[in-house]
Amino acid sequence: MEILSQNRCFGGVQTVVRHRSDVCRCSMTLGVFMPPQAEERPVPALWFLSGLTCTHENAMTKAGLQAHAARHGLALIFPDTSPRGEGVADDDAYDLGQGAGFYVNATQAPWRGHYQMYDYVVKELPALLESEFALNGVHGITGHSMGGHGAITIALRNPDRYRSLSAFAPIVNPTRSDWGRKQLSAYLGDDEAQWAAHDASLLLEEAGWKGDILIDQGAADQFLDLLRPEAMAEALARTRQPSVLRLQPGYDHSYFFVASFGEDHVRWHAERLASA
Ligand SMILES: N[C@@H](CCC(=O)N[C@@H](CS)C(=O)NCC(=O)O)C(=O)O
Repeated sequence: MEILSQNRCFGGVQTVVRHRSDVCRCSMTLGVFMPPQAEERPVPALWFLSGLTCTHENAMTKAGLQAHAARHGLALIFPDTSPRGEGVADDDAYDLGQGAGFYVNATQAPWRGHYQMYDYVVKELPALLESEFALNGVHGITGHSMGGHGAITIALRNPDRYRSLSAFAPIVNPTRSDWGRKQLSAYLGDDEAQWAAHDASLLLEEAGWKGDILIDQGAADQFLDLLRPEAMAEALARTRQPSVLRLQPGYDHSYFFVASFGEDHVRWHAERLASA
């Protein structure tokens, strides 16, 4: 693991590291923020999965989460959104290929050789980071847009691994959206039965979530028709899932929206992760 940069930040340290990923079979870059409390004891980790077109850097530099994480003693993990590199398959569209891994394990050519983002986030990266940073093995997960989709689907499928869950403007019904159908068909193939395990609304109806869920959604989000928050609202109501789903008036899809509600989300996770 190679340290690319290290900056003092709100009394903690923001590090960017590069490492060789065995599951994605390429070099991967990510951000890790360690709060000041980590100098005294291992701390819980909050994962932030980012959206389409993002690298590890967007949320790390634009969401302003470090100030809140430093106050609550949480580490922040900012993974990349896909494998990258010259030898890695890509597409001209911004919403497929590099920058758009959708947090699934691709089974189809030409993607399957590198696009294993589900295993990367759920298995490879936690093991690596727990051996390299002062983490206590307690994890919460959140994310924005495609990353909100990743956060909800990954948590619902791994309830023993994640203790707390939230999302910002998540893609919640990809099997019924152009932000989903195209990518799930490319990465997983045309058998739609394989897609359901990566659809937050369908998964919620099937598996539920052991705790409560916080979701913020801008009511003026330019991508509302693709995100389909109404599908999640229906699933939450039908399953009587403890949750807070807020439609925030006037807010769009940008990181200005994420930054505006970041404090609430970090507190939400801190309250649930501290009781470990
Ligand atoms: N570029 C796309 C939208 C991409 C987009 O909005 N990506 C969101 C996540 S889905 C994002 O976080 N972009 C990077 C940023 O704002 O820093 C378009 O114009 O249709």
